[in-house]
Amino acid sequence: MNEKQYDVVSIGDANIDLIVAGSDQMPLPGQEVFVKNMLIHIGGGAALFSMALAKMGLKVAFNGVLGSDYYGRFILDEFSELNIDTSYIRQSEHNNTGISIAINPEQDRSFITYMGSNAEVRMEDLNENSMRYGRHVHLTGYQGSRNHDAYIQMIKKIKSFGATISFDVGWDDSGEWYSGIFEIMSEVDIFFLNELEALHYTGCSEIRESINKMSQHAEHLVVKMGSRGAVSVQNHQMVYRSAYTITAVDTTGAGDSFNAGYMYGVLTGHDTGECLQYGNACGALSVSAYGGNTGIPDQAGVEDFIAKQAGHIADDWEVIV
Ligand SMILES: OC[C@H]1O[C@H](O)[C@H](O)[C@@H]1O
Repeated sequence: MNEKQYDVVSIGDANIDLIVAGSDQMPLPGQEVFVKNMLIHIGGGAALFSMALAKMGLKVAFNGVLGSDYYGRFILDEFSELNIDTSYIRQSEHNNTGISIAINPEQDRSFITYMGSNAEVRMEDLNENSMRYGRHVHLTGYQGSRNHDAYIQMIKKIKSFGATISFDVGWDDSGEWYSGIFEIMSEVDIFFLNELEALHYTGCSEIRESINKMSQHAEHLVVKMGSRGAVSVQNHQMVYRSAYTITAVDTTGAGDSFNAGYMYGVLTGHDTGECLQYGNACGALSVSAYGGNTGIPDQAGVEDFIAKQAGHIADDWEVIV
């Protein structure tokens, strides 16, 4: 067997997103509100990351836990359609497949989430073979002090297998904003987070100050700023690219799609500015349609989008920030 048979192994959450379109109010007790539409799509940061990279032609394996139910089978089928290797996915005997209800997706969506089988994704229990056979591993699902040690152990193990690691820290629903994150930053190859997460973790009120603080620890840091673009800092060299202008239909999964685009650039040997463009393109395409992955085309489609937008991006964030 070829030792490195996957370009990317993605570890973490896969669930169903119930997208509630045209919902501008929540019902009070005893009331009913009517909405424009409700749509079911695959969601979860690690799942959306995997699907975007698979569409762009990379060989992807997913490692996570699904329920032994209809939604679990639906996700397995959709992954297989995209040639994502599902053989490392465990089926839970205890929990149903997770579901997130995305409300107000046209703006900065809110989620009501049942974690379901995603709660069983524990670094200690993962099948290590996926990581052994991956050129690159993407990690999600960090929960601060609750699983920090397990992540550090897993990061060391993945490195010993000779794979590079990217890490998206995600929102901390506990409000802990654990300082151990700086250790993670210094251990992984590429560290992703969004602007608000950066401000929380660093305790800064201004994003440049926050980036400077994190750059003391991270070798390769990427900060996503939504419609204001993204910044990458590698060995203290900062590169900025503005976002592409697009009508936002559903913002669910924009950050995960950005990660996929950026990693596509890294893994196919592009420079930092181009990686940011791939990231911003996948983020923009993701928000252009309902569902976190629906708007992402194949690699040629992403290239075409970038080519058509040439001349409409800025590389100087003084203009923006
Ligand atoms: O990161 C985006 C994902 O977070 C939420 O958990 C939803 O499932 C959504 O797909």
